[in-house]
Amino acid sequence: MKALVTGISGFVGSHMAEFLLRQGAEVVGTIRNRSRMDHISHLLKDIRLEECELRDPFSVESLIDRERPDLIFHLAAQSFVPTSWNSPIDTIHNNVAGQVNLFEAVRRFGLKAKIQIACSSEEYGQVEPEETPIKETNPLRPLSPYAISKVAQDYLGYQYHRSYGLHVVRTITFNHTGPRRGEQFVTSNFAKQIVDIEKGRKPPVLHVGNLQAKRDFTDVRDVVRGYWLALEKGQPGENYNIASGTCYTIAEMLEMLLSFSDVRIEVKTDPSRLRPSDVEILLGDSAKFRAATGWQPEIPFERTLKDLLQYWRSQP
Ligand SMILES: Nc1nc2c(ncn2[C@@H]2O[C@H](COP(=O)(O)OP(=O)(O)O[C@H]3O[C@H](CO)[C@@H](O)[C@H](O)[C@@H]3O)[C@@H](O)[C@H]2O)c(=O)[nH]1
Repeated sequence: MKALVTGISGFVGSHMAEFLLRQGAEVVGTIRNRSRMDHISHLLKDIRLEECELRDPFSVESLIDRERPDLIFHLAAQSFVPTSWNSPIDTIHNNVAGQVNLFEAVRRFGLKAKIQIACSSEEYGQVEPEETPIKETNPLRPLSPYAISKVAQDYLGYQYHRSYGLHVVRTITFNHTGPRRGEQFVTSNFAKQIVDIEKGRKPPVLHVGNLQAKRDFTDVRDVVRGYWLALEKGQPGENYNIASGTCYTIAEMLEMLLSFSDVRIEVKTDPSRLRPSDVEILLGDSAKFRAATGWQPEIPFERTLKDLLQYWRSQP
């Protein structure tokens, strides 16, 4: 069983690779020449890396022709919401063109590969409290260029399945975190600031943005198991929420992180961290996915946050 992971050097990609190796899969991953390798350096003897620019159809076609994978986990993306306001065209082009190139290559070579695509709960966007927990049938009211790019990826998955019979499973993942989470994302950003304060690298002031937003967090290690199950048991063309079913305000998440540290810290709002529009609440209903695959999250949020703090404490 050969599995191709796009974006293998990223946060989720590295955990996906570890999970696939434990399943005994042959793992091939795409990187770009500017990809950081620190998340996968411990895996290099067990995986194969292929340089591929997903925006370039020639690059993708030759990769797919050469590798002919059985499973594709399409995780490569511009995944940080604020970046999408600074460079909306780049985010949309990167995320949408990359996926179209992948689908077209699979289609043209007549591959029977099963493809998981990483859609996002950001697609739901403006959600009213009475519309939670969010089901796959909720309306999509995207609030950022990033969310738009994910809506397009999501519906392209549907369309390529209907038009050409591609085996695409659309996973709509709510927030996820854990060791190696990029430091711009909120859980990791706060954890790193706490560790920097613990180590005396920064004054005891923690900078924050909107603490009122509510998010539904799942551990990345539970998420990648979900992606595997999505291809094992999910129906092609279908979309599935992957979520814990519990949400916290960002303030509550911060309190939890602070409770795992001994240092005294002042919390200060940094206006540059506020967004032009922020999704107020994401609380997911993953009953459809659980019924189809038997998936359920196993790692409690407290442990995820402790492991994340530990990750930053172990960094040089
Ligand atoms: N990044 C960041 N966010 C902050 C901060 N302070 C408060 N927040 C709030 O924390 C929430 C989470 O922000 P992020 O961690 O940046 O994640 P996201 O925008 O919810 O997007 C993540 O989840 C999506 C799924 O819902 C993913 O699709 C996306 O790629 C990303 O992982 C947002 O409401 C944001 O305004 C801060 O200092 N930094």
